[in-house]
Amino acid sequence: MSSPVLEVSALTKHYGGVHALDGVSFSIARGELLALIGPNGAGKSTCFNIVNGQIRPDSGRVRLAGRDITGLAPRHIARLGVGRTFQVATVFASMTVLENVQMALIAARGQVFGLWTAARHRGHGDALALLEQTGLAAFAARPAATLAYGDVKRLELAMALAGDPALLLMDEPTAGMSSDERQAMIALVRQLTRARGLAVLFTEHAMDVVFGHADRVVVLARGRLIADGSVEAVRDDPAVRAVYLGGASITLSQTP
Ligand SMILES: Nc1ncnc2c1ncn2[C@@H]1O[C@H](COP(=O)(O)OP(=O)(O)OP(=O)(O)O)[C@@H](O)[C@H]1O
Repeated sequence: MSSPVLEVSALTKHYGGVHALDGVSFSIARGELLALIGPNGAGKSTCFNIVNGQIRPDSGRVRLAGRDITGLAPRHIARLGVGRTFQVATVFASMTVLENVQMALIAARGQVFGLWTAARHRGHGDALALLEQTGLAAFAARPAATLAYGDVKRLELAMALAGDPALLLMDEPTAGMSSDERQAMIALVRQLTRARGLAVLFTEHAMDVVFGHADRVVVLARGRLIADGSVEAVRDDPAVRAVYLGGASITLSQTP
């Protein structure tokens, strides 16, 4: 296994008496798709927000490719190679699909232009390549507003990749999708993870997505890490069943 892209160690964050995170440690390697799961309030968002700099931990460290990035500003962390997609996709509805990716490339490269007309020829080839990789090339000239929901999420992924991140944080990448869309989206993410040598950390409530596609699963409950292992190991872990599922006999199946 190569050296970790992301390493979080002993992360702790309290809000008054609430232990949002309590000594959480895990790491992600290049080319690895890691699911971060847990019941509501387990600490998943807090963990994401600490990694990308929106929240400072009370204690613990975050390292990106060995470099300590704990407490750096989100912009700085983004520049160092941490991308993020959100549960609610954020694209410019009135721009074309291609223009959205061009804008993301321009923003990622820190280029500033007074006029969009000057910018619109920039990054054309790179933007098209990203659309090819995310299966959106045929929609390049369409306004983003006309895309189906699943394609908007692909566009958001293409825009996140414009920053050429080493680590991509994905907040419920398949939220709001049909079962088929979910499978197609996570299969795409998995393929890009491998092809680009990305490290991807994603939160997800859809268990078919997690157990069908993740390389590894980290489980939080009430701020504590209760399991970190393969899909099979986590699915069969009594602590996961007891705490994460509240003891209910739910089938953590690999298929929807
Ligand atoms: N700004 C805050 N102030 C007070 N408490 C907070 C704050 N942010 C989070 N918490 C608490 O910390 C705990 C962890 O919250 P967090 O949002 O990280 O969980 P989560 O696993 O992302 O939950 P969900 O799946 O519902 O999004 C919860 O008990 C939450 O109420």
